[in-house]
Amino acid sequence: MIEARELVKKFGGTVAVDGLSFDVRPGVVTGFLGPNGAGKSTTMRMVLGLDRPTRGVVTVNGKSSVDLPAPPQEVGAVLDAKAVHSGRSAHAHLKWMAQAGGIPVRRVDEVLGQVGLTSVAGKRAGDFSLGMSQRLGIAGALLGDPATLLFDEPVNGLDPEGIQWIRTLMRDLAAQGRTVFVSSHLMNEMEETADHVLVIGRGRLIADLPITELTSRSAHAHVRVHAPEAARLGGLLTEHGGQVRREAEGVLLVTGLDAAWIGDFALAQRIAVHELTTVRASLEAAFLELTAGAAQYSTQREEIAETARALAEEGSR
Ligand SMILES: Nc1ncnc2c1ncn2[C@@H]1O[C@H](COP(=O)(O)OP(=O)(O)OP(=O)(O)O)[C@@H](O)[C@H]1O
Repeated sequence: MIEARELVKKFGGTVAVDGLSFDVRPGVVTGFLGPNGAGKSTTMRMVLGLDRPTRGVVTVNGKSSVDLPAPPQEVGAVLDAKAVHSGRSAHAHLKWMAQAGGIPVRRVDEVLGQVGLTSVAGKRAGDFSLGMSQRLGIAGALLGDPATLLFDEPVNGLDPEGIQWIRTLMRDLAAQGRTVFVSSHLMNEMEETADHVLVIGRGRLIADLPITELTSRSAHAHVRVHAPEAARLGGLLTEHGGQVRREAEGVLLVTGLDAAWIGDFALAQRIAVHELTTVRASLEAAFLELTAGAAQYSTQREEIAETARALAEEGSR
């Protein structure tokens, strides 16, 4: 569990983090989303005790890491995969980390196996590809078997197989009951990975909610209904409060009524339905919509709009 309260970090005149309060809970993957420069890395460094907050507090499992960086048995982190580069072999690098952290050296072989690097354990870490370096960084984070794990932009520059591997690993770690906090500047990436998302812009919290809430509550979420008698069903659904669009011959897109209700209703009316699919909004669409109607966030309207624009632009690249 990570708890941040009114965290502020200034670098000279730059306010990198501006009053952030949030909880990151165990058992789920929490995404930390914001455009480049929003303050994600700085926040993660404060969680780890590598940067001292200008104001505010942050604790990991109830302990403050302000004066003493969190030990590897409590928190593991991959901040920069390339930082691992060294003339040492992967095995020697991890052994050195284990000895420095007071971790039994037998853990080295265990984590090398866990990240799939056993066969290259004797190779120089400096010669590793980005994907292998990323795995080695993760092995280092897992070494102390910590309950809390932080990943800063873990999929940057990885191939699809590497991305899939990291996603599965993060989900597995969360399923084991660990706290998994992962940053990204890509909306779509978070949609595939996170259960819960914190969105920041210019160092301030913009949204803190389950991903499903963001997507399924969006007006873009709809139910796709394939029915031979689409015209008759569409008319009846409209009468019952649905907004109905015709997508193709026999296919309706319905908002405002959920799939279960439509199915029951069609049955009661003795109208055959061949397909009934809930189509969730993309995270990006839902977030842009949240932005557009964000009356409750009126003081932050500018940050929200800017963040949504930046995230949408990054996502479409
Ligand atoms: N050590 C530092 N000295 C001065 N300014 C800094 C320092 N670290 C971060 N900043 C500034 O703080 C702001 C937030 O940066 P941060 O790296 O935390 O953002 P980010 O969301 O992680 O973005 P990115 O994905 O680009 O790393 C930026 O304006 C950055 O230039």
